[in-house]
Amino acid sequence: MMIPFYKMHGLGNDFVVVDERTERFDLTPARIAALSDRHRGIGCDQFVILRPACQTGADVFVRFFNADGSESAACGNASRCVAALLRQQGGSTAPVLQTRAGLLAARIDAAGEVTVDMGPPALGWRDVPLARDIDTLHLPIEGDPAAASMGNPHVTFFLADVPGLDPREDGPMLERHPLFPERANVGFARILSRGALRLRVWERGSGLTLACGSGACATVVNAVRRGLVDRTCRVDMDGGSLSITWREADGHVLMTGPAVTSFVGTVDLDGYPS
Ligand SMILES: N[C@@H](CCC[C@H](N)C(=O)O)C(=O)O
Repeated sequence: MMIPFYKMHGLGNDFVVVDERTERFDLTPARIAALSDRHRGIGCDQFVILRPACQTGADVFVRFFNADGSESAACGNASRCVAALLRQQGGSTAPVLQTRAGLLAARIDAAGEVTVDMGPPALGWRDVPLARDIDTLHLPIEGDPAAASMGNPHVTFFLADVPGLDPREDGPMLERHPLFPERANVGFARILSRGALRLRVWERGSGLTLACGSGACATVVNAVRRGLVDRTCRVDMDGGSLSITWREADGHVLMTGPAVTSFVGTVDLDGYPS
């Protein structure tokens, strides 16, 4: 069966987007993993499925899957891409996305930059989640990282505390550290100034990516909690920069950056295991 897809990216964090709003396809986790494979499939960091919204006020229901086929409730860069896609299809400049992490309001400006209200971070140990009752600002792991949830679990290492850490080398083990029962996205951050930081993220289920939107949000939240940066902070990643604001008034985190369609295509699902 041939199905259409969009190939999109936010700062090089790339997605296959399949629209199931009018027709359902047989997209099992195994098939999603095979399609996400960069050598034998289309290739992407995350696989995104659009479904009809079932919550009042939402324009679309969005599901996010990692390249290994596991599902995540949140993906910041893909949320910007879906908002931009809806706009390209004739939708409004202020779409609302229903996700497993809640409703996300987006706004697209005249230049095509997309801001998504990622909601408030969750900072309790059960929210991340952690395996036991621990202060999320100081985890008992070498390097003294902090944890936060943006709908998905993030842990942040500040490299000034632990200069030798390397995303590719240490990311896989830290993603699966026993403190994280649902695994974790692992951020490696270097503070540049009160208004800027450098970040690389080893993503749960996808490995090292060029950018991670929810990771940028979680890192700014953790850096603000540690008193290291201001509430509005630029986050420089390998694929480019996002502007993040942790709004004081309501505690919501706003993420602003680009969203790009690379190409559209079709793929024969029968060539992939179900
Ligand atoms: N690339 C993402 C995050 C995708 C999900 C993550 N790997 C997880 O499993 O939680 C982003 O831009 O936020």
